[in-house]
Amino acid sequence: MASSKKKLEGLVAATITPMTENGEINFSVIGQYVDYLVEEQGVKSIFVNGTTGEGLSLSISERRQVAEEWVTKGRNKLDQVVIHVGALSLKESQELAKHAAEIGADGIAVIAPFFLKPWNKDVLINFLKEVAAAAPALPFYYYHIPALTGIKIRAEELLDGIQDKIPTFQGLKFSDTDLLDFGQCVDQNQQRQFAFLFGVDEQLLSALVMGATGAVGSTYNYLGKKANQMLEAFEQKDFSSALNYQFCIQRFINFVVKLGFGVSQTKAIMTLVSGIPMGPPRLPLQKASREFTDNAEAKLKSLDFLPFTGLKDRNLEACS
Ligand SMILES: CC(=O)N[C@@H]([C@@H](O)[C@H](O)[C@H](O)CO)[C@@H](O)CC(=O)C(=O)O
Repeated sequence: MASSKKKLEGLVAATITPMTENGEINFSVIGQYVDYLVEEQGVKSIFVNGTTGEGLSLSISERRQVAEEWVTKGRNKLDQVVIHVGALSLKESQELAKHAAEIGADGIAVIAPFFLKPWNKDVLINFLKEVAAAAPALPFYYYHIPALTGIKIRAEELLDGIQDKIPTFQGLKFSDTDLLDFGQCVDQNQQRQFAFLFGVDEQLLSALVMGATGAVGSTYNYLGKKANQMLEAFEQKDFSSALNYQFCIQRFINFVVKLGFGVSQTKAIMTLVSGIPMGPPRLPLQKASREFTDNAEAKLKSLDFLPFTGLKDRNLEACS
């Protein structure tokens, strides 16, 4: 069985993998990055080597080193470190799962293999089960991200009876906009034992209403503070303030989505907001353009999302 650790909840930052201008991993800033998340954004759990972390663009050896660095630097500072160990090769996935357990991670997550694909729920579960078995003491999360994997098996179907097959199953990271599917996952979990982590940051409030227990996302790296205010307002049943915060976050995300937004742009924004150099992404991704960064900076300032901009009084867009 999975360890009886505290349930994963609240905001979880999908970490960026910092890189040097030469495309090597820049391990030297990870300690600073942990402190930034905790102290400046109030985010105390992380999801490593996922989409934002370019996990599938790293070698297995790099993934192991990155995981190790986050666990080491996060010790006594972070609540939970979940490592994404999904891979196209079952063997590689198992190796990474075993490694995550050895280094003392708090959980593992796996996406569906997306080149030679599982064609139905049972096959997908068999794959996940084999990975989970390589780390029998670690909570296991399924990472549902159909737009990127192309695996359209509904999460609610997958969850039906999953703990009989995967005893360490602890929850779902749901990166999709299908709130019917998400709601039905929560609805069938009557005992409330699983974590339901929503992964579409611009829609988090709707998912909270539907029963999300937390959220994993890229924007919590630099908008964690604002998202935490939304969670707090929701918790206090102050729905009008919660909506105000969600709209505010949406204004920024909507703006960057229209410019073209993905992992490369996340790296550029995080560099700008935190001052920690995230570096360029790895091919096939392309570095965000100067124009994108300038526009994003102006928007962040107008929303008062950049510290010490002093625009609060002048700007109508800024959220309280
Ligand atoms: C497709 C994608 O990258 N989605 C992001 C979101 O946080 C996304 O960036 C955000 O909602 C803005 O659209 C996360 O779900 C990804 C994530 O958690 C991860 O990096 O593993």
